[in-house]
Amino acid sequence: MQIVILFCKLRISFCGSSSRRGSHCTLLLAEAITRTDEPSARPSSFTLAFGRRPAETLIRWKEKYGDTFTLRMAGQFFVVLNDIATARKLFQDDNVTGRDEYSLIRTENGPIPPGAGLVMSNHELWKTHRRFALSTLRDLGMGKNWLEDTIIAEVEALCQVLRETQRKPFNPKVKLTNSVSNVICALIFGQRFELDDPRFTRLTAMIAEDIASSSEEVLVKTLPFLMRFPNGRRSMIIRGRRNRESLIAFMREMIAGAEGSKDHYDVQDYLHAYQRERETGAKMADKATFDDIQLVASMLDLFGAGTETTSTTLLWAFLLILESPDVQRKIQDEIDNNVGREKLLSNSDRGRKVSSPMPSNLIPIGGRVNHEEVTVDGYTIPKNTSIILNLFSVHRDPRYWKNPEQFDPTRFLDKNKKLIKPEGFAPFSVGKRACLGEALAKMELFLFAANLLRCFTLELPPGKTISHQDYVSGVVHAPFPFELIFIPQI
Ligand code: HEM
Repeated sequence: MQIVILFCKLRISFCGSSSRRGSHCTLLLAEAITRTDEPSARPSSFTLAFGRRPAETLIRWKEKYGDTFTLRMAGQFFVVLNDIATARKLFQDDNVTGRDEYSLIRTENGPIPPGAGLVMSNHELWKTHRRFALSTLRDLGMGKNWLEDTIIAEVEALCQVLRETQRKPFNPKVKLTNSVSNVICALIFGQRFELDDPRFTRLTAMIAEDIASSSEEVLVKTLPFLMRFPNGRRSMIIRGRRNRESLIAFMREMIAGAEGSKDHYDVQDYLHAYQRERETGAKMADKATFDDIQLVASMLDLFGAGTETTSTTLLWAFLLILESPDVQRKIQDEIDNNVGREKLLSNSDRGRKVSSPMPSNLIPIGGRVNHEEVTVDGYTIPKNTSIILNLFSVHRDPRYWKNPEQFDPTRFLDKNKKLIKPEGFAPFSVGKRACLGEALAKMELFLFAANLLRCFTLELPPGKTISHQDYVSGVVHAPFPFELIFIPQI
């Protein structure tokens, strides 16, 4: 078997095949060849070409091939973007809002079709349901007290659990994830779960496993024989599919519960808003697409995207604070000087009085497909090309960041200590398909991080060290498991 990676640095024409090469095209060829007579050199995973940390590999290639290059992997071409300025221009184009079939986690013969839901849908289905989700989430929560109250109630429940750890080393991941997940559960189907509820804990853990197994699903599309004999990857995929079934069953239970109540017109959550829309078509023109499958898939997407992302970002914040105790002191001083410890910090304290640290490299790589040929910065990208935005590279780009490796929240403040948004900052990606939950996530991140640091000082257990270099790279970058001590301050 031979897998070839092909890089083309090009002007004017995209080197999709040799017959289309233009005279302006400089071709650089790098081959990752796996020889059948060298078993150890065979691809052990889809990440063969990328290594264990694809985003880091892409940075190395950027240094060699420039900001924009193409690569061919397993017969498919990808355009890789490393400069956020190019991505901002390109991703604003209506024709660059597609998702790549190749990277779909859901399999053709699974219970949910690959292109259903919010994250992986395309064309009109995506447009309608993204608009519906955005406007429903806005109606439900943004700027409304109940959402802030819901988040603060979760923070308080979490603080109680952390107090009960009695200064003993504790890994907060599970409780933090459940707490954050309760916020999106309140928005989607109006329910919360106890932080130690075993079934809920299993379900939120499944989201992480689901995300982790997604690259394996992509791998078996390329190498289907991997499913024909027992091996680690096959087990992971089988477990991932079983988890997906359980998550779907959970969503169906929530839907059935709501149907029992038959009060679509009174209840304020995404599920009931969807059922109302399905009956009335009041918001969207094509209510025919508001079917059961699309509902389950959208709820799954919101549940997954709203849980793992925000909770892992908070874990990164803990880790970085443990690495830089001076940053923790500064944040706590800011709280003391502007709000005091007695009062819970609310959304109105955000930015104005207290800034929160914002780790930026959660989702390292974003993907789009262009539905039509497009041109950007002199590059023409043929229709239906997979376009990868390397956000990891953007957030380390020396053109935008001084000492990018250093955790320094003050880089988000101007001379007058007002919050600024640096040009190279795009953790939620950019353009028409950027994160749908950005406003919610920012509100959650502030309320969780600021109130936790109001209540506790974070310390490493004696003799332990920690490093932001220790992380698992998948769809999401997640730090290795770690314990810390929560020292109550109030
Ligand atoms: C720190 C937290 C979060 C980060 C860093 C984050 C980041 C991202 C990124 C990078 C994308 C890909 C955008 C693209 O393709 O260009 C995305 C998509 C998405 N996010 Fe988030 N996200 C976060 C929280 C949330 C939350 C709380 C929700 C729940 C409402 C959410 C819902 C979504 C959805 C539905 C999409 C797909 C949008 C589409 O395809 O149109 N995210 N997010």
